[in-house]
Amino acid sequence: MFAYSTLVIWNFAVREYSTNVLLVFSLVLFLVRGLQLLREALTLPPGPWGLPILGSLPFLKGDLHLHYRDLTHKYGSMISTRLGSQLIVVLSDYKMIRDTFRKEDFTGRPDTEFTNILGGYGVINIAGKLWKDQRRFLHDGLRHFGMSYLSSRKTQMESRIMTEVEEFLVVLKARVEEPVDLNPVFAVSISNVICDVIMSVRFSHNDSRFIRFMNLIDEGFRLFGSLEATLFIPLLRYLPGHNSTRQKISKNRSEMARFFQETIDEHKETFDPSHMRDLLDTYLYEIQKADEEGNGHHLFEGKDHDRQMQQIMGDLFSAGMETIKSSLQWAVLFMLHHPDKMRAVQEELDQVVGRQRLPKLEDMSYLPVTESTIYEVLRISSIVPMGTTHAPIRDVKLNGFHLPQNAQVVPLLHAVHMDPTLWTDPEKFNPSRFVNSEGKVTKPEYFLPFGVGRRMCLGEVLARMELFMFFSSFLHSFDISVPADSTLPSLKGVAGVTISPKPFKVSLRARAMEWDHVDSSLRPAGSH
Ligand code: HEM
Repeated sequence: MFAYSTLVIWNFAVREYSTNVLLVFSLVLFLVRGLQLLREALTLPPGPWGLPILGSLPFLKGDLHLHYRDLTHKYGSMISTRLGSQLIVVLSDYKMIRDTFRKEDFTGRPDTEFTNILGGYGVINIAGKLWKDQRRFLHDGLRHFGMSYLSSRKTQMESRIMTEVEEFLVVLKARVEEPVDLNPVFAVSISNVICDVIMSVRFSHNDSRFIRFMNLIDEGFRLFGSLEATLFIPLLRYLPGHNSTRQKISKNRSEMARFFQETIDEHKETFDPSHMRDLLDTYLYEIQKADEEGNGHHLFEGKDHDRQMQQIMGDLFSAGMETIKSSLQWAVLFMLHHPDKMRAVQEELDQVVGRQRLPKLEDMSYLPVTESTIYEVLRISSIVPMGTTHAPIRDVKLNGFHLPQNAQVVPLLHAVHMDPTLWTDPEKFNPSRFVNSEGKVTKPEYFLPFGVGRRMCLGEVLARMELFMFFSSFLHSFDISVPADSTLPSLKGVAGVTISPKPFKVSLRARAMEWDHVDSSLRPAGSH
């Protein structure tokens, strides 16, 4: 009995003790978290408190860039918010964005599930010495193949783009009778420009290899998109469906890698160091040189050479295709909404270029209406509304706030382009805002479609060349209108990595060129 009651008392005491320990432990945890939050509130930029673990995730509705914009309206031009475990800092003031991203400290990329899958290869999602070396190497390589307005090699790039513009116009000429979805036609033409520069590959329209390639890219974006939640709540990695998504991603990536590797192998077989065909050749040259000097294993910070080339091909393709295609689609959409602006561009082209040829790069400086229309499309559509996410490479102070290493720092370019204190009536499509009183095109320092600072767009010059050549030749060759049985398509975009217009079709009417009456053998080069 005594033993029993001792046991009961003992059990009771133990249970009481355990409950107390649990209570004390929870209290300590609560206090620590409370102190953490307090410390954050004092040292981080202002922003919503959010819920434990989930942060502001449950309050997200609609497009993320609009959610961030609303927060900056409420809390100021530098805000912080938590999405799950990730600390996000959003900058919406252009001077702050510029001054921050000029600093070496902000050249990092956040360490996430996504960057883990990419394994530290490529250029876009890496940081440190490899990023710096690769960025410089690609910058020089792209200039070598004509991505520069100042170099005499500019004509090389111009003729690569022109080949695609001409093919694009031929395809469209055959489609004037029916409403056309320009998206797939742009996709092939724009892909061909970047694929030609990277690896001398061109696809024909309706090419099954291209369709498979694009499906892989689209599927890749979709699969990575479905991992998004785990970027914010890493515990979700342990849910049952997660592994199968990762397996699909890895299968998809292997097929892409095989496609790129076949091209790399073909290049290796036909490589001639005295005749550089494309960026891939410049990589092979670099590898050959490093091997001869006995430095091969140090190249790319010791990473696998073929995998690095594969990821560079993937990075440049994904950065240089969707962006230009979406911008051109926006340009077409704004012309449908503003036919008077379309006619203004066409009249300028008729006067300056004439009706006997297509526009050339050297015409651009004499075409302020055309150039400013392209800039206005880039401003108002802000197709990369949040730039790319940067991360401090160490704990840093910014504007008096403390930002820990690996915080996600977002440049909210959309907010800069829609700021009514910088632009009069920012919601209005008004190309003339880029033209000064002398009729010259001017770009204010707060016009940032390509970002700013050390990680700003690597392909800006190529992008501007392509946008000008496709847009001007397209409007020089066709009048566009809304198909008879359709309504004006919406200006509300679909936000993903970029913002693109919802699918729409246009009617095309060929504009007569003077060579239409001339024997085809006598037509000037670059005409149809
Ligand atoms: C209309 C077309 C384009 C737009 C609006 C655009 C915009 C941007 C923006 C906003 C960034 C991020 C800047 C930052 O966060 O600081 C970026 C990065 C980048 N862009 Fe573009 N881009 C375009 C076309 C291209 C093209 C054609 C290429 C191909 C060569 C390209 C290659 C890149 C690369 C490699 C980066 C990452 C740079 C780095 O991480 O250091 N882009 N682009």
